[in-house]
Amino acid sequence: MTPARPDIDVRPITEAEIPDWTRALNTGFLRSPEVSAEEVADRGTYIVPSRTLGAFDAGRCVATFRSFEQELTAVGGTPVAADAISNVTVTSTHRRRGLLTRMMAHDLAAAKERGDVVATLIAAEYPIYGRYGFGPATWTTEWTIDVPRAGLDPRWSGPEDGGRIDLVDGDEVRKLGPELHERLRRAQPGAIDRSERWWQVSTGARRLDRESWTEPFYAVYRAADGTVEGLSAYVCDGTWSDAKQPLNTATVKGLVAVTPAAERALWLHVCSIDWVVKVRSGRRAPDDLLPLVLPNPRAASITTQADWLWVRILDVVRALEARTYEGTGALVLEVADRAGGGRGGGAPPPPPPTAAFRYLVIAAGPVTH
Ligand SMILES: CC(=O)SCCNC(=O)CCNC(=O)[C@H](O)C(C)(C)COP(=O)(O)OP(=O)(O)OC[C@H]1O[C@@H](n2cnc3c(N)ncnc32)[C@H](O)[C@@H]1OP(=O)(O)O
Repeated sequence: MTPARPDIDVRPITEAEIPDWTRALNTGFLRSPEVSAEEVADRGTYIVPSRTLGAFDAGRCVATFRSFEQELTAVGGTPVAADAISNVTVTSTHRRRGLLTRMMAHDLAAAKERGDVVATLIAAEYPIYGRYGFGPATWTTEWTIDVPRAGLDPRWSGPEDGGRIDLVDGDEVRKLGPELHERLRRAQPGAIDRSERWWQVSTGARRLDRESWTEPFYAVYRAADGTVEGLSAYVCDGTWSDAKQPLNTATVKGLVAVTPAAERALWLHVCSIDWVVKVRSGRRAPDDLLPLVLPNPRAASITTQADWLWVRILDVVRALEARTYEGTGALVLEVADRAGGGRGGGAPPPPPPTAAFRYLVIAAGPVTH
């Protein structure tokens, strides 16, 4: 490793530095380094300069790091404040000189100061973040369904439970989706909140010229009493065989359901569309209902199984207090945190290299699942 260069400035950026920072970000993610005025204007609408770090070598941005406010649902359904980390890059000319380590230390110290309970991120590569106290907290699975083998009734025409499925447009999704996701994520440990911007980007209402976009089909499930309980988005690829057989793959871009009935109906819907012979599920939780709603679950084979959200506890006491427990009892945990970041209550960090400290956790909560 090249020795760290203290003359490289690591600090929050100013608004005027957004174009240079964006160029460095695109470079680090191996996208065209060209930055359009449109992209700069778009970033200006959501990045918070004080939480957007850059490393500057002779005035040029060579590393990027950004964090934003997030809520993460703990086991039992209590949301905790999270420091969501994103846009982490170090330009290839400046790698392995400790720039990521400096930016991470800066951001985690600020998060702790603010009182965030955890920090979260989605790791580009598995080996990067363990050293900073992160670990994989949720996992993701993607299935590919061989539809002709799924055993589905070719006469199926919709839910048998009195509910109904309607196709809607992006405007309708932006109206119905946020409330639906709120209901889901408040009941789902490991789920995070979604911003208004998230809904705009994922429904194509906000997109950059350089990004390609195919408008998906959107399906909404309503229960018999009219309550919206589920929503899916999928695209189809239009493939036909040379022998004039329809061979479409439907790729599910998202499926949010707050009841098993909605979840089942939306999967059966996408698997029952004429011409579709393969369905890619998109990223689901490993314990998703999907394979079991098929008469032949073996028709759904796992194509991706990987870590997803990584979490770094910043305040052990509040993180443990936020969750509920199966029963009442006492549990003593010994926590060793080289950075001292996991210790709650604003106490000074323990001396390096490792200092263990003990927490007595008294659990007295209702059984929640
Ligand atoms: C949440 C997100 O945004 S995920 C996206 C992460 N970004 C990318 O993957 C883009 C491409 N990669 C990069 O930009 C850079 O290589 C980074 C950001 C991953 C690392 O930045 P660097 O400044 O080189 O890291 P830094 O010098 O601080 O490294 C600290 C330690 O981590 C190790 N490390 C850094 N990156 C990696 C890696 N990809 N794989 C394994 N070890 C790594 C270093 O070897 C070093 O180890 P040491 O302390 O034992 O000597």
